[in-house]
Amino acid sequence: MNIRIGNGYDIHKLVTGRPLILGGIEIPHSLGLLGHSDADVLTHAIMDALLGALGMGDIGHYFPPSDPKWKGANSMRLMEQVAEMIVSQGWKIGNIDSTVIAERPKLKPHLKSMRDSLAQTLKVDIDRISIKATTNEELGPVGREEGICAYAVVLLVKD
Ligand SMILES: Nc1ccn([C@@H]2O[C@H](COP(=O)(O)O)[C@@H](O)[C@H]2O)c(=O)n1
Ligand SMILES: C[C@@]1(CO)OP(=O)(O)OP(=O)(O)OC[C@H]1O
Repeated sequence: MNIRIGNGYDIHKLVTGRPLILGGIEIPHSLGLLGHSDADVLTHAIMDALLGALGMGDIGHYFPPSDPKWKGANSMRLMEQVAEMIVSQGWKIGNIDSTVIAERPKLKPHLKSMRDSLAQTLKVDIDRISIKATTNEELGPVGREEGICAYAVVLLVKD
């Protein structure tokens, strides 16, 4: 069996007047993430990890922030395209582990919906997808609630 590993990281600013979307789920909060797309920082980190495992660059290469086509893009639709790249090369997702670092809001009540949403989009069982949440203990820009960041690691397998 062949295996490939990939890691991804992303960070977006928190601002007023934008929805907070993580893993394709809108989470009630007074602030949202700023970006050219929907700024779904978790989905972006996972996409970068998937592309990294394939040695195929990063999301900015396929969906350039300079291209008006991706303005307001739903990141789950972009991830569908990345999933197709994986499948077309004969790879399957072994598992994904991720961490969202956010001072607020509490993400624990939303983690199951976020995992469900990612599993459905990637067409894998939910038990292959892990999302953890932690604060930054009030340290740095994330600790000051200026932004939210996410890390992801993926394992791809091929028979
Ligand atoms: N945005 C967040 C951050 C954390 N959690 C949950 O709280 C637990 C404790 O977090 P610490 O940063 O203080 O270690 C953590 O294990 C998460 O379950 C959360 O739900 N949302
Ligand atoms: C998906 C894209 C499209 O503009 O989203 P952005 O909101 O610009 O987010 P970023 O993580 O800075 O870069 C990835 C982009 O390709």
